[in-house]
Amino acid sequence: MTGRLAELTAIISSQTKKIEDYFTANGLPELSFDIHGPSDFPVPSSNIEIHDARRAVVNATSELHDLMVGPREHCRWSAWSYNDNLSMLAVYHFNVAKIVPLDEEASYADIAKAADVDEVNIRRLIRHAMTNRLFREPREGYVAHTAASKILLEDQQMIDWVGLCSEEFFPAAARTIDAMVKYPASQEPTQTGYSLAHCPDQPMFQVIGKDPARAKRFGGAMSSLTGGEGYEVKYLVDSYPWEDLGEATIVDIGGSHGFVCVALAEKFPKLRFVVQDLPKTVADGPSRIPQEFADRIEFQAHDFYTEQPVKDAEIYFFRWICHNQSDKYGTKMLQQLIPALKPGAKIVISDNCLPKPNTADPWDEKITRSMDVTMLELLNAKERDVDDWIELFRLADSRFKFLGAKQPPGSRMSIMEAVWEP
Ligand SMILES: C[S@@+](CC[C@H](N)C(=O)[O-])C[C@H]1O[C@@H](n2cnc3c(N)ncnc32)[C@H](O)[C@@H]1O
Repeated sequence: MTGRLAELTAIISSQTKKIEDYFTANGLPELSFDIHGPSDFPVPSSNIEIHDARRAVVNATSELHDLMVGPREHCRWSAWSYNDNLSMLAVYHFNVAKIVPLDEEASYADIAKAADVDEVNIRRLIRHAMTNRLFREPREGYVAHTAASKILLEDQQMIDWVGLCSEEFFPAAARTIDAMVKYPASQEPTQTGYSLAHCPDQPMFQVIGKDPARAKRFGGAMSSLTGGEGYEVKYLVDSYPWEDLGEATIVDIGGSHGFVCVALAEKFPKLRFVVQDLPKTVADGPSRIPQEFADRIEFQAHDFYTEQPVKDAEIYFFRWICHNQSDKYGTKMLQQLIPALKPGAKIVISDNCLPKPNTADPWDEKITRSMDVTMLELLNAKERDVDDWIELFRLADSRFKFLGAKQPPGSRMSIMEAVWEP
């Protein structure tokens, strides 16, 4: 064998061996989709060598797969990927993971009866889901869990993520081209695929915020993503010089229930925090944080499109806020800080920083580009590369000096920083 196939198989063989040796030496369980197998890759992310090997195998097997399928068939079957969303939506909607007992089997007839749905069609959809390793059919007519479907039974935040993506985002994606044609180059969150699919002329956050069940599901889904690989808060805690701030105030704008501030408060006892969010969100905040931090973490209702009420803080912090904003609204949001800023105040942003084409790890690139088009579908917002971040601050005010973007090793998010230099 020569050329690229030889290179890929050599990578797969050597890196898989490295992983297997590590597993053997450390008594780790074999990787498997069996319900008793590990739900996550069982090596801490701090083990860079093994995680690099894992990435190499994921990327090489994916490329080898596509090469073997070939360009024409790749196009044909990629165009059918929406069926993956449909069968996942069926599993979510009809609660199939809860109907199938964890250690037993359920017949299609039992599932149909419990879900109050036609047996033939639910069987077709579950058998499709099985092609994505959700459930298996140990004998004809009976369904059992896999390690993946078990997660949809046990992990409520992942259930929320699947529900949000399947019921809210999937229809939004299907209407995005209609929105682009109807509202060319729109920066309005009311002119999106999401709005066309769910709520003409209303923005997503307003629609979800009005419905407590949808708001709860959105919160759970965001917690799931935040705890997901590469998004852990520890990268932010460990990769910014918080210690050097001494006694400082951090304003966490759109800070939800304050979990980032809790993580910072645990490690940096001199820091104080104000968590700002919409009234309904901050109302729950104080009851959600450990009481030992109640005197250092304050909650405040504040709409970030209005003037910032906390003056002279050292840091104004945004996590996963700017990517929800088009440039029009992102600049408006930054300009609302200006009356509160003292010289030298920092704006710290924890968000994605899009890689330049062909520079990122392919696995990460797929996720980050998917996040970018999701922002288009939902809000006419966007992920930004480093030049876009510079431009956002420039559009907001020339007195913001952009200091740079850095992506901590292992993190899928970056830290962007600017300083106010009037
Ligand atoms: C994607 S979440 C990010 C939450 C948190 N910063 C994190 O890292 O997970 C966006 C947050 O912005 C809040 N939000 C949306 N519009 C807002 C507004 N106009 N003013 C203040 N907060 C807002 C939402 O309630 C939500 O908590």
